[in-house]
This record gives sequence, C-alpha cells and structure tokens, in this order.
Amino acid sequence: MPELRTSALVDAPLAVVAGALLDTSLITGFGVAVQGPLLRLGSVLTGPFGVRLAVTRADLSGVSAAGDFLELHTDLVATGAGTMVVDRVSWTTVGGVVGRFADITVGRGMALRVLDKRSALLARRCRELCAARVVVGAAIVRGGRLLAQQRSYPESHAGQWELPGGRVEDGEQPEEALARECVEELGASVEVGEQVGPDVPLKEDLVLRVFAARLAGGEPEALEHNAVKWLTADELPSVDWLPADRVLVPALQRLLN
Ligand SMILES: Nc1nc2c([nH]c(=O)n2[C@H]2C[C@H](O)[C@@H](COP(=O)(O)OP(=O)(O)OP(=O)(O)O)O2)c(=O)[nH]1
Repeated sequence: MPELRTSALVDAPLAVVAGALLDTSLITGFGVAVQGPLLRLGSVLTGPFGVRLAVTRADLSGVSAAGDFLELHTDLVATGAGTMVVDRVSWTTVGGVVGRFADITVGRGMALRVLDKRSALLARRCRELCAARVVVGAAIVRGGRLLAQQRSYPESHAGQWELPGGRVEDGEQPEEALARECVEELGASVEVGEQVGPDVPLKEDLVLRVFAARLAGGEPEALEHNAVKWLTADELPSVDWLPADRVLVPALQRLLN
C-alpha cells in the first residue's frame, strides 16, 4: 500500500489544533461531503469517484478516516514550539506497471496538493481559534457519573443537554469563569481540574473548552435549566446533547472509566 507522509509545525496548543481538525469546513472544499459542522467518531466522508471513509479516531491524538482503498491519518504531537502535525495518506494501488506509474504521477501529486492546501487551512483556523472567545464547560464527576443539565432556551436547543458553564468574561481566567457559572447555574462550588478533550469550535470565533471538575460544596440544582441528571458512561451516547458536547462523548466516557 503506497503511503505519503508530510509534517508541519503549527503555532498553537495541541487542544486547539485537535479542535480545528474537527471543523468540517477544512475538508469540504475538496469535493468531500460530510454531515454537520463537526467531525466525530463514525462521521462518514464521501468524496469524488465514490470514495467513502468513516472517521475511526477524533481525539487529542488526532483524526483518522478509513475506507475500502484509502486511509487518512493526522497525528498530533505537542512540542515546546507548538504542535507537530503529521499527515499520512495510504491507498490501495491497482497494481502492475500502469498502476505504479499512476501512483507516482497522479496519486502522489494529488495527495500532496490536497495535504498542502489543508495544512494552510488548518494553520489559519488554528490562528482564528487561538483568538476565539471561550465557553467553558464543567465535567463534574461523582461516584462514576457525570452531571448534565437540560437547556430551556432558545427554542432550537430547548430540551437538549449540555454541561454546566458559560462564556468567559473579559479579564476572567477560564477556571474562574467555570467556578462562577457553577455557582450561578447549580448553586454549587467546584474544584476545577484538567481540560477534557479538544477545544471544540462552536462558531468562527467561539470554542467550547471542557474541564474535569469535582463538587466542593452544595448539592447541584437546576437553577437556570429544566433539569440536571447524573449519567453513567454507558448512558452518554444516547443523550440528546448539543452538537459540540456530542463530539466530546468519547473523552467524557474515558473520564468516567
Ligand atoms: N454552558 C454551556 N454552553 C454550551 C455547551 N455546549 C455548547 O455548545 N454551548 C454553547 C451554548 C451557548 O451558545 C454558548 C454558551 O453561551 P452562554 O453561556 O452565554 O449562554 P447562552 O445560553 O446565553 O448562549 P447564547 O444565547 O449567548 O448563545 O455555548 C456546554 O456544554 N455548556
């Protein structure tokens, strides 16, 4: 199976690059169709010549998509100078001299052009996301369960589930904003831990950043939402999450397990 590898250093933290990779606008310009604005595990990419790939990995280590005769992998490595992005493309050749000639002249050239263009788009999206406003979310875990809350507005999102949190105000650190939002929304104080999963793009200039958290006082109540509930890892996939939170389900399951 011929394989092509390219690498580039992106001047952004790993969580930002991993989130930017989920933005489907980075691939739809290449004649690839994919549902929704965000890639997630199981998303299906359809391309020219009937190419069909399923996303098999979408986390902090990178993204992979595989089909019958084509595989795409993007691996991420944090370095002191930014994030190293290593792209690997491999495909099944039709074999024989003609097949090998086509690989060299058409396949490799095409793959290189696509990778080059995508690399430029990724760097640009990372710059935007580094400057984006942040919505923080709390992954509050107690007794092997995660706390989720049900939105009551706007109409388009009413009834869907999200994590406690909200926008970081000017002059606030994300961790401070999260502690404030948990008091306002739940009447509970939390200790904020490590980030969970990537910075998930919400809009051009807005990202969702989730942190693990532990209750430090008070029993959570739905003060501004319809309801709160504690979910097991097995229950997470069947919840009607907001789209950005759905992307984080595998990372949240890992946090619970
Ligand atoms: N708090 C929270 N917000 C989330 C999550 N996932 C997600 O997409 N969001 C979105 C919903 C909102 O558009 C935005 C949070 O903004 P906000 O705290 O100012 O709340 P809001 O409901 O007044 O939002 P908006 O009217 O400004 O859009 O982030 C999540 O897990 N928690």
